[in-house]
Amino acid sequence: SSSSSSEESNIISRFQQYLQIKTNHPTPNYTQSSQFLISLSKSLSLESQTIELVPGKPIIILKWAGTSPELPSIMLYSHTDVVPAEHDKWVHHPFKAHVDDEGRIYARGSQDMKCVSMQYLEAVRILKSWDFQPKRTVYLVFAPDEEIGGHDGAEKFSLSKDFQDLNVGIVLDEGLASPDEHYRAFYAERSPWWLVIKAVGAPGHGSKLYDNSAMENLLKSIESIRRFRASQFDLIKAGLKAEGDVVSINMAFLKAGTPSPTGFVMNLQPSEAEAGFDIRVPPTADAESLERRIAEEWAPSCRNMSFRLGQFKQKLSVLDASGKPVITKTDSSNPWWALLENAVQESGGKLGKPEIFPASTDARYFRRVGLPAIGFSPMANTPILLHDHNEYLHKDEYLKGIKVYESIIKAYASFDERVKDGTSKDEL
Ligand code: MET
Ligand SMILES: [Zn+2]
Ligand SMILES: [Zn+2]
Repeated sequence: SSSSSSEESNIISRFQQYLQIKTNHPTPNYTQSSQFLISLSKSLSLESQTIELVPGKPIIILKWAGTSPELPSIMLYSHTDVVPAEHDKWVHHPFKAHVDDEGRIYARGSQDMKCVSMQYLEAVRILKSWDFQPKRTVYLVFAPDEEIGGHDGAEKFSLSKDFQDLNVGIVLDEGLASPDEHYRAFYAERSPWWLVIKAVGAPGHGSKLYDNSAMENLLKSIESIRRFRASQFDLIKAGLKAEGDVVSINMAFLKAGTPSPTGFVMNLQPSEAEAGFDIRVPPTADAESLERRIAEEWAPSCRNMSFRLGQFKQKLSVLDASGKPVITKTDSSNPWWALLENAVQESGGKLGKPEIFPASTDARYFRRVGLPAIGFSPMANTPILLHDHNEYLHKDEYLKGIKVYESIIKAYASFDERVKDGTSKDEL
């Protein structure tokens, strides 16, 4: 009908407006995103609260009060920041949110993860229009800085009194697009280790062959790292392991050479050389043996090398107090998993097998404090384009995702383990 198609265009236009806010690093405009989110919350009559655990880094908490507020609440979580985009390499400007003739919405954040933030809000809008009453309180939380490690966002929040006060029982956070028809859901994730290795060595004439130059020392490590990378990649190529089950390592930068006005001095072998790597470590991996490998093979002091694990804390952030990796159960001990599966199915969607998220999300901070957290972004039949050029989401997939969240929020907010077959335990 024409009224539903005009509602559809309102929904898409709200998504576009959010995508057009430049919350990209290194200077995310959190003032504007906060204003936008709060204005939407007013239109939905949700209570809103803004907290700044770090000045200039707002966390927005929207509350839809439940009729049984004593029950642990549902937290629909998302991050507000996005990674930068190289404007000139995109077919459509990354902050215009252009919808092409096919219905694809192009924008940085269209998959990661402004879609999810807006889908939560749209689902709440629809449930409210049906007069649905949540039993559990539903919180929508929008936090900054995920893309730079989450330290001033989710990490501080997860440890705050403000968070404790929400009495959260289950966290939903981001997942990944799926190229096939099955949505994907994640119960754990790899841990990011950001490694910088540095070599030093005697400088010398560019024509001279000698041992122990900084470049030679660094290259030996790079060769060893590449062999390790290939061994891990081979496991995936052979179909023996999933992406989330191997250690990935990719070079992020190379820094060496003696600058000159025209580039670099060519006939001087530099005395220092550095390389940086993004490593992702699955919860099942032997972290100690990887650390040994770094110290002994990739940055051995006998080869004049040293290393820094820049985000060393990250390594610990996925371990619980007893040193075990934190994962969310997918068996019957965690009712939220089955509820999600059923809810997705009821909305007409299909869900694949539980997976380990290959990159990292803020969910790890909530798992660390003992909460179940599920990574889920309802995008089926969609190429995985997060952090890539020409990130897009088709408007029909976006709209379908709203239906999926309607179903999930309804199921989650109604869930009460005290009630079986309509009879509460108190009455038994
Ligand atoms: C390393 S913190 C997480 C940032 C981003 N989500 C990533 O996986 O790279
Ligand atoms: Zn991201
Ligand atoms: Zn993300």
